[in-house]
Amino acid sequence: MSNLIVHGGTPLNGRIIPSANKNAVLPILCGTLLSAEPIRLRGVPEITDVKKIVEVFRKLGSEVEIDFKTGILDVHHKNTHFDPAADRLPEEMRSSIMLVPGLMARFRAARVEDDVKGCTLGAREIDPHVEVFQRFGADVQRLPDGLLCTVPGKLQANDHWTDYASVTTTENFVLCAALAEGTSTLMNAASEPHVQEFCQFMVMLGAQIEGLGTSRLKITGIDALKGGEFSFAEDFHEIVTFLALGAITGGDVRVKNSQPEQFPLIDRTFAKFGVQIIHEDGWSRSVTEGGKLKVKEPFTRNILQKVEAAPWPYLPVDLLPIFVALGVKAEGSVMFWNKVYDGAMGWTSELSKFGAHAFLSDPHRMVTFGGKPLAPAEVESPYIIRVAIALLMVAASIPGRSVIRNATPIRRAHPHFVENISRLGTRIEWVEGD
Ligand SMILES: CC(=O)N[C@H]1[C@@H](OP(=O)(O)OP(=O)(O)OC[C@H]2O[C@@H](n3ccc(=O)[nH]c3=O)[C@H](O)[C@@H]2O)O[C@H](CO)[C@@H](O)[C@@H]1O
Ligand SMILES: C=C(OP(=O)(O)O)C(=O)O
Repeated sequence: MSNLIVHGGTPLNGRIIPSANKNAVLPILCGTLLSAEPIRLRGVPEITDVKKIVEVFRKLGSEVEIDFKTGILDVHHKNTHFDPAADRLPEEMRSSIMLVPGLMARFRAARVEDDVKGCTLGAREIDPHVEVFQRFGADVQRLPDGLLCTVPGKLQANDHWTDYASVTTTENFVLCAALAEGTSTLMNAASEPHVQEFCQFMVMLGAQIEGLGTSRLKITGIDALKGGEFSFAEDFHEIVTFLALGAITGGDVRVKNSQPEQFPLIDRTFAKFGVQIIHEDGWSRSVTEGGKLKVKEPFTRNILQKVEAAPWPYLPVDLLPIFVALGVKAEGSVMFWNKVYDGAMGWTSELSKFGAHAFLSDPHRMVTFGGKPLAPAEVESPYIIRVAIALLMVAASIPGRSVIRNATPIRRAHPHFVENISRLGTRIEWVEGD
């Protein structure tokens, strides 16, 4: 277990070039398996989830060269092999399940391990994925420790309408449809920026996708995908995180941001805490109105200020903990509503160790009563990337030494995170603990 020691209370100042979005990089890496041609990816971040997928590709005989200094990854799935009786896919990461379409298309068989849940955010079902595989013609059987998917021949196109807009289910549908026989349509498709980036990559490989960025995707299967080059965009999670770190510590952090058009709702959410986001010349920065975080009072009498997270174009649910951290610090009360997960809010007890007042109303809702005096503390993060970051944010805002135990999940998504925060002025270090 890796812990973070944070000496807080120093305003963060400086510039950050964000890395690529883990949730775009991973489906794209999985997508490379559908092509037998050389592919070059630029801007690949040094994160543990990427290393796990690269390791599995090498075990399966694919050629992979990766240089994390330049961010260039070359992959060629030419002499790739797969044996469902012996080969295993990576566990403890959700994206593992997106290797299934490539394996089914190439080897007519794939396995899914039982633990592909990723962050412990509550129920993370695999049924929508299984349903997609079945609709494309797969036979799915339960094994003692996972699932076995087999297909008799080419995947068969189909029309499907999912229960809800699921990010990885949408990506799995596109992966299956790209080489399927015929034209497939998905209704209630997810459209997050990372889903769009993944679709753009698939189009670069030659996939025929209509409706990119909408809730209706139409994909016409082709015989084979090409190779090519793809450069990753900046991660909006990381942009928001550094803007919020600037705001919570009373500093001035400027973050490179080539896609401010994705930000209007994110900007409005910052404004609820008295933080104005300025996008200028490809950079974004946060300015705190009156120099102090303060919750904006609604015009409607006797209601709480509120932040709701749901599938895009709502505020992305992975950003909610970052705003909870601002809620703890800002004077006033805010209700946070996680409309996606039923187990992502149970860390109020850790916040209270800092002296924060946060109340868990039910599995989906939390209220922060912010602006209370805070003191450094030793807290424990659940296995949730963005909660470890939120706890770190609170710690960075409080003068003194705090410890975030079990902060390891941060390494799943954010390369050189601690080095970046150090460069901005906060003393912070990793310590291996038990
Ligand atoms: C690798 C990757 O890309 N992971 C992201 C992806 O996970 P992932 O694709 O697993 O998330 P889903 O969109 O499938 O949602 C996860 C769970 O939330 C519940 N659910 C979701 C939406 C809904 O309208 N109703 C509902 O009940 C379901 O139990 C579902 O299993 O999208 C999530 C939601 O943006 C993010 O938190 C994850 O970081
Ligand atoms: C929840 C996340 O990832 P995963 O779905 O891989 O657990 C995340 O990126 O915040």
